[in-house]
Amino acid sequence: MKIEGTSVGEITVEDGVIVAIDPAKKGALVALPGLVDLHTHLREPGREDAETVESGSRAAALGGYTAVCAMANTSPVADTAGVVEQVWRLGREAGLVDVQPIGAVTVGLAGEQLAELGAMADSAARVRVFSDDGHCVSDPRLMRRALEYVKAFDGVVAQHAEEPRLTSGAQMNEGVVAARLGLTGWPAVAEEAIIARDVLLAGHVGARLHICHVSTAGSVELIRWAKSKGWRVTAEVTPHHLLLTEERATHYDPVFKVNPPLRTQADVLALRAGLLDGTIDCVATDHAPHSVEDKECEWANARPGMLGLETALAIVVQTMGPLWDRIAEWMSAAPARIAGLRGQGEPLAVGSPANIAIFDPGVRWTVDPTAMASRSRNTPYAGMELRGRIEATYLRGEPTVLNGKATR
Ligand SMILES: NC(=O)N[C@@H](CC(=O)O)C(=O)O
Repeated sequence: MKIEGTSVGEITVEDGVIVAIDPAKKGALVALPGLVDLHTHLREPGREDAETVESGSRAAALGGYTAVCAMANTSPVADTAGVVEQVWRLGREAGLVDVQPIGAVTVGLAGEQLAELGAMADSAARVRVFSDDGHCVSDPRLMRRALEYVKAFDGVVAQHAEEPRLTSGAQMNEGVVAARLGLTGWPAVAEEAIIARDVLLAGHVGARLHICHVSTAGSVELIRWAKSKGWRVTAEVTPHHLLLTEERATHYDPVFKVNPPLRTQADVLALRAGLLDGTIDCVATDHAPHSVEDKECEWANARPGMLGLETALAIVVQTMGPLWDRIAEWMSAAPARIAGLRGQGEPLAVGSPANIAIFDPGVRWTVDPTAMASRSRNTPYAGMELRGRIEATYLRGEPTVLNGKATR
């Protein structure tokens, strides 16, 4: 099979592997290694009304992804070998992207007792990333034990950094906008206090720590400092935190309610700078589908979270510019490395698995929530015109998206 008209040239694929690239035949379509999402909520098992492994996989493929890491806050929680294997199997059956389950750090995400980390690591799902995302592992002793435990198999603890005692009842970023709207604030210090503590713990233990959805300028500074010490710390930023600010809450539209909350323009600029200088390693979507009942209600009762998979690349290009080599690092190579995924995140080169995203940078399209592959509708970009769209996605040479449409 040949993929024509791309920025690297004509790509020849045989048996799922790139066997030739002819740079004499270049075109206008941008070819990127298949994207890898380190932070996806697929909602299955438990909330199949909001998303399933299959619908989320299709949304991912349409966004140019060939692998996603599925967060553990399902029902039941992915805190045993049985549940992570179930999610892994569902991903294989859907066959649209590689679905790599993330295991919970604590039993039931309750923050009281370590889950069976070793059993999940040894299972067929081969779990390497552990996270209580949605909840912070707030007990420092438990966090230390988790870091010590995962070190044995080069795993990583992905922390949702939120000191719960500082965010009780929080609805949006703490600041002048929250004061004006009369909503309880979620202060930057609640994120930064946990990051400060956990980079120190990771340094002390010598284990790998990953910080989920970094959202404040202060967090970027702390991570920069931790990296300067040589500690094994990585971090992600979401597309929405690279673009949107707390001002979006002004009309009380709960589609903009998210955890951590949208922050200030100064934070947005610091996050972009942190990504550019390598302090933040990667972009992860935090794709968080929610049903209409859970989302289209008054602000205080709405669940936090927004869709991300189908719009991520266009938003990153819009906010960071067409830095294709950097984007391949932020959205494919780095997340694959952090998650320890095999056969993903490799450069487009002869001998690499043919995991390829083809992006047409010229197409203009308007985001229509009803036209998305996700079972949910909570995109913050509804009605917005975006530039650039995935034209095709290949998973080990098999097209999962062609002409901008899912093949299955
Ligand atoms: N990021 C979100 O706003 N929501 C996440 C979990 C969470 O981090 O609260 C979800 O699972 O919906």
